[in-house]
Formats: sequence, structure tokens, C-alpha cells
Amino acid sequence: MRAPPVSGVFEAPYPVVLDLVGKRALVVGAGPVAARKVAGLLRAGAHVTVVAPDAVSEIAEDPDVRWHERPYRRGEVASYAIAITATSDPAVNRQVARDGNAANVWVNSADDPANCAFILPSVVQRGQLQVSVSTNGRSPAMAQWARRRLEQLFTDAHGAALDVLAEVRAEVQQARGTSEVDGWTDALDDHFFDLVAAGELDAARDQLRRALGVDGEHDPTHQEVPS
Ligand SMILES: C[C@@]1(CC(=O)O)C2=NC(=C\c3[nH]c(c(CCC(=O)O)c3CC(=O)O)Cc3[nH]c(c(CC(=O)O)c3CCC(=O)O)/C=C3\N/C(=C\2)[C@@H](CCC(=O)O)[C@]3(C)CC(=O)O)/[C@H]1CCC(=O)O
Ligand SMILES: NC(=O)c1ccc[n+]([C@@H]2O[C@H](COP(=O)([O-])OP(=O)(O)OC[C@H]3O[C@@H](n4cnc5c(N)ncnc54)[C@H](O)[C@@H]3O)[C@@H](O)[C@H]2O)c1
Repeated sequence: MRAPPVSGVFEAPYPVVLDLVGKRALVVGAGPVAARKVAGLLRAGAHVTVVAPDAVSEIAEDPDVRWHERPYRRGEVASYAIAITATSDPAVNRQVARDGNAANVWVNSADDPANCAFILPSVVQRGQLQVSVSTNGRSPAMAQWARRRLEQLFTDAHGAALDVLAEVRAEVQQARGTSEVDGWTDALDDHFFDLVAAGELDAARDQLRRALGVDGEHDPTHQEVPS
């Protein structure tokens, strides 16, 4: 028997990073899949409302989640910035997606990639460094597999390295008026990451400053008073 044809979710997927802090997010359904999506939205700082007749304990017992214990009401997605539908009823998921289209609210539908305005990647988080993987919906299992591989490659030291880099980048901006200077590629060598991993943050900062041609005298938090 011939296998069914497989395609991606989107014709030309466009990756973005969203700011959801303080935004209202709706999750329809409250099973294990919804719980994973709720956890992601809470980590992103969204105000999460869940609508479902039954909920797993992660949702029902979370004081940060507002749970309405009832079925989804047609059209209610319109009062949210973003929505995810993960019910066990495909007709409900389709309705939420339709309502999202009508109200210009972006909806992710966990069982229906064709009716998604966006899909979620698998993410490795190390401090403020995020490495995300998308297979364009072709194999979520592979996205998860890649995440596990990347978790071995990226350690907490890479998150710490990012903090050092952001600090020295601010010094470069202060000293030169721009961070677009030569030297970044050379500065980010194995030795730099080894220094950070060994906890030698001052030496790591100095290596960056040498490679980028700044002396570290400029404190970006300190405004100089013109004479
Ligand atoms: C990455 C991750 C993020 C997250 O959910 O946070 C995510 N799915 C994860 C896990 C996972 N999902 C599924 C399995 C079982 C094995 C398998 O099917 O591969 C596993 C693995 C497991 O659970 O072990 C089943 C599944 N998933 C979708 C369908 C519907 C369909 O394809 O029709 C079905 C069939 C349901 C059924 O048949 O009943 C659809 C989607 N899942 C997506 C994301 C989007 C595409 C991502 C991409 O590939 O680019 C998309 C399109 C929509 C969306 O949800 O945004 C998260 C891993 C997090 C992590 O661990 O790192
Ligand atoms: N995208 C993904 O990553 C992914 C992974 C696995 C499964 N899925 C799909 O996600 C869906 C949910 O999976 P699950 O295991 O969490 O399901 P589940 O059966 O454990 O939970 C379903 C939830 O939907 C709620 N619900 C049912 N009717 C509703 C209505 N009218 N209004 C609001 N809520 C309603 C139920 O109360 C329950 O909380 C399934 O369709 C599954 O195929 C998606």
C-alpha cells in the first residue's frame, strides 16, 4: 500500500519571537496537551485563561491560571490577544480557529495544523538563550529529538556567556556609538566559552574587550556629564 502524501503545515514558515508579557491568552481544553501549552504561555508572562469542562490537576490547581469550568462559547476567542485550542473535539478546535480568523486573533490548533495561524517549536532554554526547532509540523517527534540533542550541546555556561556578551556589547555601543564593529566572530572562540564555563568571567570580559577594541572603562549604566 502506498503511504499517504506528507507535507508541512505552512508553505513558507516565518519564525518569530513574541512578547506576551501581560497579554491575555486563551487555552481551550485542559488535558495533558493543553497543560504543556499553558506552561509555555505562563513562562512567557501571559495572563492565561482556560476554558474546559474538565481539567488535569496542573491546570485545575494552578493559582496563576483562571479556569472557566464549562465548554467553549462561540466567539469568545475575540477578547484575547492569542489562543490555543487543544480539546479532544475536532469540531470545537475548528470553531475556535474560525472565530480567531474572524476576530484577527492568532490561534494555534493542537490537532489541526492546517487551521493554525502559528505553530510552536521545541525549545532549549539556557538563561536568556533560546534555541528553537521547528519541523514545520512534519514530525513533532523529531523536533523533540533535536531539542534533546541540543540540550547536550548548550549548557548553562552558554546562558552565562550571553550575559557577558550583552554587557560588553553595551560597552561597545557606549564607546563607539554602535555595536557593529569588527571582531565579534574572532571574539566568540572556544577559549571565551571555556573561560565562562570555568567561572572566570573577568577574563572572559577582557578577552571580548581586547578583540573588540574597547577598554572596559565605559560603564554603560553611568551617564557622563559633559564639561
Ligand atoms: C514541539 C512541540 C511543542 C509544544 O507542543 O509545546 C509540538 N509538539 C510536541 C510534541 C509532540 N506532539 C505529538 C507527539 C507524538 C509524536 C509525533 O506525532 O511526532 C509529540 C511528541 C511527544 O509527545 O512525545 C503529536 C502531534 N503534534 C501535532 C499533531 C497534530 C498533527 O500533526 O496533525 C500531533 C498528532 C496528534 C494525534 O495524532 O493524536 C501538531 C503539532 N505539534 C507541534 C509542536 C506543532 C509542530 C511542531 C513541529 O514539528 O514543528 C504542531 C503542528 C502544532 C502545535 O502544537 O503547535 C512538542 C515537543 C516539545 C518538546 O518536548 O520539546
Ligand atoms: N499539538 C500537539 O503537540 C499534540 C500532541 C498530542 C496530541 N495532540 C492532540 O491534542 C488534543 C488534546 O489532547 P489531550 O491528550 O490533551 O486530550 P484529553 O482528551 O486528555 O483532553 C481534552 C480536553 O478537552 C476538553 N474539552 C472537550 N470538549 C470541550 C469543549 N467543548 N470546550 C472546551 N474544552 C473541551 C476536555 O474537558 C479536556 O480537558 C487531541 O486532539 C490530540 O490528538 C496534539
